[in-house]
Amino acid sequence: MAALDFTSAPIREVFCSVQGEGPYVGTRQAFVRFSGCNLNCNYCDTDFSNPGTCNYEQVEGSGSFEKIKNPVSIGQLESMLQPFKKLHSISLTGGEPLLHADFIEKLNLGSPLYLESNMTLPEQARKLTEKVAYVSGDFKLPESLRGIGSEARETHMENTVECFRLLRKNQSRDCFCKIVVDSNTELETVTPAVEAIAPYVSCVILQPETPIGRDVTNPRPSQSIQASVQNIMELQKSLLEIIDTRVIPQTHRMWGCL
Ligand SMILES: C[S@@+](CC[C@H](N)C(=O)[O-])C[C@H]1O[C@@H](n2cnc3c(N)ncnc32)[C@H](O)[C@@H]1O
Ligand SMILES: Nc1nc2[nH]cc(C(=O)O)c2c(=O)[nH]1
Ligand code: SF4
Ligand SMILES: [Mg+2]
Repeated sequence: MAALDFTSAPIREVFCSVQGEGPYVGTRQAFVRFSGCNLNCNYCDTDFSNPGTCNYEQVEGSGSFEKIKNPVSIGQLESMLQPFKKLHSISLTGGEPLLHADFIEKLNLGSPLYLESNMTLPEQARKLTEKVAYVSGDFKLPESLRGIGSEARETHMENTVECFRLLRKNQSRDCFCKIVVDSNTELETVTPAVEAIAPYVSCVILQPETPIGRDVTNPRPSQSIQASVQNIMELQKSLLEIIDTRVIPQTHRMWGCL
């Protein structure tokens, strides 16, 4: 068995695109999507499996992918990101990038790192407190998590708050929180979650759930679980009493970029 020296990691895909979510929407980024996740969200739109190779789109927007054998080494990843210029930052996403914190800790990529995380692994988050310049942290509401028992809910909430505390905004880092909202999202669950993380973040983004399968070629999925405009507006109105709260849908799903 290979030694766990964390100089390589399973990566699902590497591409250059435009950030489609949250307050940095529109900025140019390279995306590194790690394989594997510790959660199973009922709305997840992403294939984070490891098919043995990493899909690498060397020419942005081309839709043409080279297959790179997994795991990918630090040196290989650095070369793969070379063609991409004038980047705002490098998005580390997944799956769950914190599962690969030891690998990320060793990266030297020359652009600021933008962590896209489910914020449930505090021991892993602790390893990156000096490493990441942007933290886009989800607060996963327990009702969105498949297979979570009632006893695990409290630990889940505690772990999430601890991740936000560890990776909080400071002079050299922005940290914000995204909450995916569907028709079952209730103010009673969201309010205590937002109150707990408010000291650590610059703003909260309510991200309406995009039905899985909705894209430019399939704009009307049969089953919609989207929250109504009225419900989202009520949620925002109430959360604005606590913190700057914005409603931003996923924009990349509208125009079809990766
Ligand atoms: C695929 S996840 C990967 C990073 C990390 N595992 C997480 O969940 O934050 C990236 C972002 O997509 C969001 N997302 C996934 N499926 C979605 C959907 N159907 N509608 C809206 N946002 C979604 C997640 O909530 C998260 O903010
Ligand atoms: N364009 C674009 N923006 C994104 N923001 C977060 C993403 C993710 O999957 O983590 C994502 C993504 O997959 N594509
Ligand atoms: S944590 Fe992120 S990648 Fe994992 S299942 Fe949830 S949305 Fe998908
Ligand atoms: Mg995505």
